[in-house]
Amino acid sequence: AAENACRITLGQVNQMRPRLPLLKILQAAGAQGETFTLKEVMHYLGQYIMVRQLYDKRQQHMVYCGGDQLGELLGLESFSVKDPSPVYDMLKRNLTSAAM
Ligand SMILES: C[C@@H](c1ccc(Cl)cc1)n1cnc(-c2ccccc2)c1-c1c(C(=O)NCCN2CCN(C3CCCCC3)CC2)[nH]c2cc(Cl)ccc12
Repeated sequence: AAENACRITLGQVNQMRPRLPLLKILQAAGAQGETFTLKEVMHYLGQYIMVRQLYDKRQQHMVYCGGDQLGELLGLESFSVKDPSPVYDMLKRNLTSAAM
């Protein structure tokens, strides 16, 4: 009923909980905690790629993740940052809503 409807704030509704393999990658990039917004997940994945030097120094839109945990999660040896679809597919498999 309306009087005991649970109240969640806007901030809570977009928190996502990564599955363990993705959480470990985010933590390797400096993430704290267990729930993140999609923006935070993308930020930490970008940091991870930078820190692990997975991008090509000359063709900086190319990411070579074969042999890295990121490549395991994506199921790819490499991808271009210009085509985010494989990353979104991986996130669909590895993020669950943390609301409530
Ligand atoms: C638009 C955005 C993006 C975001 C999501 C997706 Cl699915 C594709 C693309 N993007 C554009 N280039 C990159 C990028 C390129 C090489 C190395 C690291 C990041 C990113 C990525 C960011 C990010 O948070 N980007 C902030 C600004 N970036 C500019 C590029 N900068 C580096 C480029 C290489 C040379 C050093 C600077 C780092 C900051 N997060 C990502 C996570 C993944 Cl799984 C893949 C790529 C990125």
